[in-house]
Amino acid sequence: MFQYDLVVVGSGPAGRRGAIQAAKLGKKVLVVEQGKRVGGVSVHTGTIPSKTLRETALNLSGWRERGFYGRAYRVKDEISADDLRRRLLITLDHEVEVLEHQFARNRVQHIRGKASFVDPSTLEVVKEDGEVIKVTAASILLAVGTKPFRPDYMPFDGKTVLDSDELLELEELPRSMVVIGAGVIGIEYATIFSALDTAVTVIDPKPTMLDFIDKEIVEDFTYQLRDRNMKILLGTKADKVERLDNGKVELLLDNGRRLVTDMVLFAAGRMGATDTLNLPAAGLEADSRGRLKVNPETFQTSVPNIYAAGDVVGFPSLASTSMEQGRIAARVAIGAVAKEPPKYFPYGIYAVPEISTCGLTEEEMKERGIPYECGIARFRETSRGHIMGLDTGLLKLIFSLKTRRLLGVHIVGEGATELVHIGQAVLNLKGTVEYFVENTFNYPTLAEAYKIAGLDAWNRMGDIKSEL
Ligand SMILES: Cc1cc2nc3c(=O)[nH]c(=O)nc-3n(C[C@H](O)[C@H](O)[C@H](O)COP(=O)(O)OP(=O)(O)OC[C@H]3O[C@@H](n4cnc5c(N)ncnc54)[C@H](O)[C@@H]3O)c2cc1C
Ligand SMILES: NC(=O)c1ccc[n+]([C@@H]2O[C@H](COP(=O)([O-])OP(=O)(O)OC[C@H]3O[C@@H](n4cnc5c(N)ncnc54)[C@H](O)[C@@H]3O)[C@@H](O)[C@H]2O)c1
Repeated sequence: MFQYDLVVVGSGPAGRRGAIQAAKLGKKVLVVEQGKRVGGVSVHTGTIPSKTLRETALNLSGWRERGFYGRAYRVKDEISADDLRRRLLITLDHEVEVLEHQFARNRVQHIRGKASFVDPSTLEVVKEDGEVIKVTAASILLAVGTKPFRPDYMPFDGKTVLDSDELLELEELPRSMVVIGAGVIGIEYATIFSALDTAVTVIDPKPTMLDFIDKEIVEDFTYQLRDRNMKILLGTKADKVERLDNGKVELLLDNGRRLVTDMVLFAAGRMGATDTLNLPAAGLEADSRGRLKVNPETFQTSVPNIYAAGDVVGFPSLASTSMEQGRIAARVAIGAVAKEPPKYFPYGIYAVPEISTCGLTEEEMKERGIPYECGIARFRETSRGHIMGLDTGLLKLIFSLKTRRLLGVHIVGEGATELVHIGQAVLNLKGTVEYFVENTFNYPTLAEAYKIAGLDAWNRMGDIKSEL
């Protein structure tokens, strides 16, 4: 006899959505979470903290006003680590409260403890006080997420050499910082600290960065970073990282360069948090990065009653997509109908400036041999951009020449992560260039850039409407 219809391991975006979905359909659901509070990486060390830090940094530094008042403009002259932390704690408290309320309203039970398999339907949960309980479930959803990749050769000390979790406990803002890894985490934090006047150097062994983003957008972005003196060293790696007696850290690069810095942030990827789950007892195995393989439509693992969703199943590893995966997995697990989400979802990089994108890049259009036209708008061409003092920001739309449909939207600049949803809607609803040409947009807004970019492409495409 099963105690629960569904047991969810992990209370991050995937676990939370999955648990609530099953409970809404009348199922008896338990969430097991090993962390002090519910919410997962997303609430405690990932999405929400980094975005709160970003918002605080931009507000206190006066970043958004510098277009008007010059690069020397500051709202607060001395910004401390404490200034950044204060807002963080308030935001996190609110997030946890909302989540706990959602669980309570929907009768989702949750316990604090570390779960591991006894057999495919039974989990052992070790609670904080050492008590061990066993729970059985008809289905189990693994939403255990990831943890930072911490190789042995990095001399982590939590103060001068740290990972992205430890960064949130900073006692002092560094004057200089080297970020190892030009992935999304590395680039977001590098640009946030640069906005706080830390001298930032980013290094990555790959010769290019953010390869899944349209190249023209990455070029514009990189230009803006270099223009404000950030150093981006691609195609190079640190052969040696050592703490010096004077409290600084020395890095010897494979190209012969030597960097000395106050702090090193190691952000070279993450590992699936599956090492303590005792997977063999369930008949499961993780890959070398701790990730689980699932059916991409049902999120079912190779063991029929066990599902996995969120970062533990790999790309795209976003809070947004994890939520949908968790919801779909829970529906399939309890025998409800589950529809696959649309193929194109937005990707937001909350760097300074923001990048957001949905659909195909220009490089992908070429690879697929689809004849296309691009429309470009610069935010400084919009009246709203003038009012806001923006001298940067770019929106790029890509249309099929044959069907005239919007196939890609790519934005770098203020508000990109919000603006992208207009393009996402047109794209997923199969809209054409005519949508932007014929519709009226609020004025003055940054969204007007869609009109400008649409017209830019349309002028070259001609006004012959497609048969579709
Ligand atoms: C610095 C950073 C910034 C990010 N920014 C963004 C962003 O801006 N936008 C975005 O969409 N995504 C962002 N992400 C990614 C996002 O945080 C993840 O995609 C999301 O948290 C994944 O959700 P999840 O449900 O898979 O797992 P997680 O949020 O990782 O939660 C997993 C939970 O499972 C628990 N757990 C693990 N093992 C066990 C066990 N054995 N027993 C009990 N509990 C267990 C963990 O304690 C954890 O609480 C960011 C990530 C990081 C690190
Ligand atoms: N805004 C967002 O949506 C957001 C923000 C942060 C993180 N995330 C998610 O979190 C996940 C993890 O992000 P990430 O940036 O840690 O990983 P990543 O895999 O995106 O990037 C890691 C980078 O580190 C480099 N690297 C790998 N091994 C290295 C080594 N040994 N030494 C030096 N450099 C090395 C890689 O070349 C790569 O550029 C991503 O999949 C991302 O989707 C999303």
